[in-house]
Amino acid sequence: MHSSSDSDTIRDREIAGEQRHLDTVYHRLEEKLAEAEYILEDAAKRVQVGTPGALAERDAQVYRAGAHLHRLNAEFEDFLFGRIDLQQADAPEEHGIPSQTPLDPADPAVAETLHIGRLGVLDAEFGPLVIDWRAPAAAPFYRSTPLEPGRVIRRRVIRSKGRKVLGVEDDLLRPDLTPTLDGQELAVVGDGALMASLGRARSHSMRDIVSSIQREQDEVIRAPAPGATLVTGGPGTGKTAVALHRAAFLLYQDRRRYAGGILVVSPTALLVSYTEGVLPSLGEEGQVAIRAVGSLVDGIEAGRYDTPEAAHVKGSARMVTLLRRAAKAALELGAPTELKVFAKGEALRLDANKLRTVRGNVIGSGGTPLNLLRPRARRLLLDALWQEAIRHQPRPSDHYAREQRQEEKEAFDEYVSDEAVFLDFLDAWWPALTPRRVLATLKQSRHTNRIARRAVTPDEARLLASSLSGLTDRGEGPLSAHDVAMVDELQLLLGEAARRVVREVDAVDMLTGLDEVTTYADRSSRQRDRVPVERVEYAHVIVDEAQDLTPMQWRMVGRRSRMATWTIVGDPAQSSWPFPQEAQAAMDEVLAGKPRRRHTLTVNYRNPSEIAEVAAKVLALAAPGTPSPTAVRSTGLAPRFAAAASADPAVFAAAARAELTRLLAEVDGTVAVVVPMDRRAEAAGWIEGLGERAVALGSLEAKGLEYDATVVADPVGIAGESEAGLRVLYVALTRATQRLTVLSGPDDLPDVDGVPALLR
Ligand SMILES: Nc1ncnc2c1ncn2[C@@H]1O[C@H](COP(=O)(O)OP(=O)(O)OP(=O)(O)O)[C@@H](O)[C@H]1O
Repeated sequence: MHSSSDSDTIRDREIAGEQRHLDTVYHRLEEKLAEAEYILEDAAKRVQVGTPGALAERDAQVYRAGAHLHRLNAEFEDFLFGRIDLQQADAPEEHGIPSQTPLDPADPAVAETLHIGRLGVLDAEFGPLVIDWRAPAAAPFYRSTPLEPGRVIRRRVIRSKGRKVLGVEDDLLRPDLTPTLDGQELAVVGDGALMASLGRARSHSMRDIVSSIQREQDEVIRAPAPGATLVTGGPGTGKTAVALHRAAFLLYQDRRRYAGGILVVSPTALLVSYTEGVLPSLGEEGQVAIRAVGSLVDGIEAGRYDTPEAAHVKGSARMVTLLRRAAKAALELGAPTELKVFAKGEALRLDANKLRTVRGNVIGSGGTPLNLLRPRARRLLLDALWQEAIRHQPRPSDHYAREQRQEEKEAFDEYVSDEAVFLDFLDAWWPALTPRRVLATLKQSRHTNRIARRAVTPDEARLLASSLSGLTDRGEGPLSAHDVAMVDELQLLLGEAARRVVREVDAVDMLTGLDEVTTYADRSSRQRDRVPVERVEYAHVIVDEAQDLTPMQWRMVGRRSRMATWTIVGDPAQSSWPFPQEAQAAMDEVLAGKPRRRHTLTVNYRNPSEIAEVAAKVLALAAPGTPSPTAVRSTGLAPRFAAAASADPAVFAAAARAELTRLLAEVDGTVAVVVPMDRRAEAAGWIEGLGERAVALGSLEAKGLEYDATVVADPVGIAGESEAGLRVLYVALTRATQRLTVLSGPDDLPDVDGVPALLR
């Protein structure tokens, strides 16, 4: 037993030891900096000297030294954060994860010490001073437990700020031993680093968890890349954090493959801005695209929310059929019903019936994008006109007559296709369609209903029309994340619109190999006209909050990921999408037989147990039978139940403001009020003048975010918002890291114990 002053001395001694190590690391980095600067100067002096290989190597060194410095200058609080003391290895390690090795109790000395940090640093002899947290050798820092210690005897978390070590926290993984290091008994010091970090005030940006990743999380982060890694876990279990660290891990493991090729799909722009600082703090600036599902199509940013009813229609896979019909129908809307051209000395005419037949032949049964069919439309129209022109002429009887007829036809085509009447007709009859323009056709409810046959009901057609009523005929106006998925689907159905050119090439002939001999000029103009729709393909796709992706959104993500491997994290109990089977089918289609690896995260690092307990009551109603994740800490502070008994909005506003003010005084960090989506404008008023720490959120906007304290206002309103309302309420109740107030309205007054019916 050590006395408290003994343990202070031990702590100081251990901190001093780590400080020496950190000093050595910085010293080495300064050497590397000097080296890099020298190399740069030298390079500038002797630009042409050296073999190409040596020059490339020198450039790489300069780059690496520059990158180190850039990161160090960014002043990471805990550049060096971990250490493991290992026993002698007597069994081979697999992927750096030691197998449990028997230890000779007679000789329990530490054989090796490894320091772990945000990036790797080698000494002058290429010995590791710090190991990158993603390296296989660092895995035991995260994986070892007293039950499965492997080679690890002691694990240490080091807390530092800039160049100063502030504290250390140890776990002894072999408490059965009295191991030694350099002849002295191995010290064990504890200061509750994990708990301290969990209880720390929150800001509006997420922090990385690199120094305290837990074993079950590490297994996800380092899971093999191929196939699909599927992760479920309740609120606060670190799914988002783990997903982002996995991106950093994949980059470390195979930079060539993944740099610039990882996409993280997030449910909202708010969650994107909350999480986008994590990867830079892990040293991966600009390597990963984090995009909200409403911003996946270049040039469009979803700027509005749908009602739940409209969202359910727009997100459904049934939209694929409807949009296919809408695209075809858009060609016909307002199209001329007669073509009249003067050629071969007479007026040639195609009436509505004939035009309908030509249109049918142009479209055929293939899935060629409609805009790419325009050259074919032109050709089949010319053919139909030619048939009119020769309708009274006998069939050519011999080879010579056939050749002559063919020549006449070519002259005819050339003549007619230069005629303004014909070109204007073509523009009107086969217009270049844009996805937005087609989407806008659906705002006419009669039209939508006409093409809806069995794809959507008349009620749904009406809902769809009214939700798109704000768009202009060209489809301008704010879109929702669900509209964006429809736009993307339409982009595929339409293809890029060709510019008006006199000579166009038939896409179907190209496909069938029937293309006529063309000149070079033809070919290059064809290539210009058929530049494929630009769509980035990713090497790895990470879907966060996957439970909320609609079938249409799965298809949109899938179109960017045909060659990708996947990490998919989510929690069905938090889903705001009411038809899980349909979404599952869409996901299965996208993953198309890829092997799947499943993980479950079980520990809630966000909510104290007092808040988790209240949330668990809603979970039991929202997703009966789903286990609650285990809260890792408690604060001793029960959630507060408050009520505004009057229906007067001013009374409710005053109550909400009072709660917000109280919470802002009680916590150091952020405070959010979460309301039903249709009360967002009201709630924005409640936080006026309360400063930057306070935010107001609609229930769907709260996804994935966290705050020191939250007021969940009008819980019954949130629960009643949609079929998925209880699950959305569960999300709202699980946002707070410290304190929660539930503020009920007159519809759900608390009972004598102060608890509203829903949470009893
Ligand atoms: N190993 C860990 N060490 C420290 N903090 C952690 C750890 N794991 C998770 N956290 C913290 O717990 C909180 C919740 O993490 P995160 O947001 O990733 O959870 P989630 O599972 O995505 O939650 P939700 O489903 O509610 O969106 C964050 O503040 C995160 O930093």
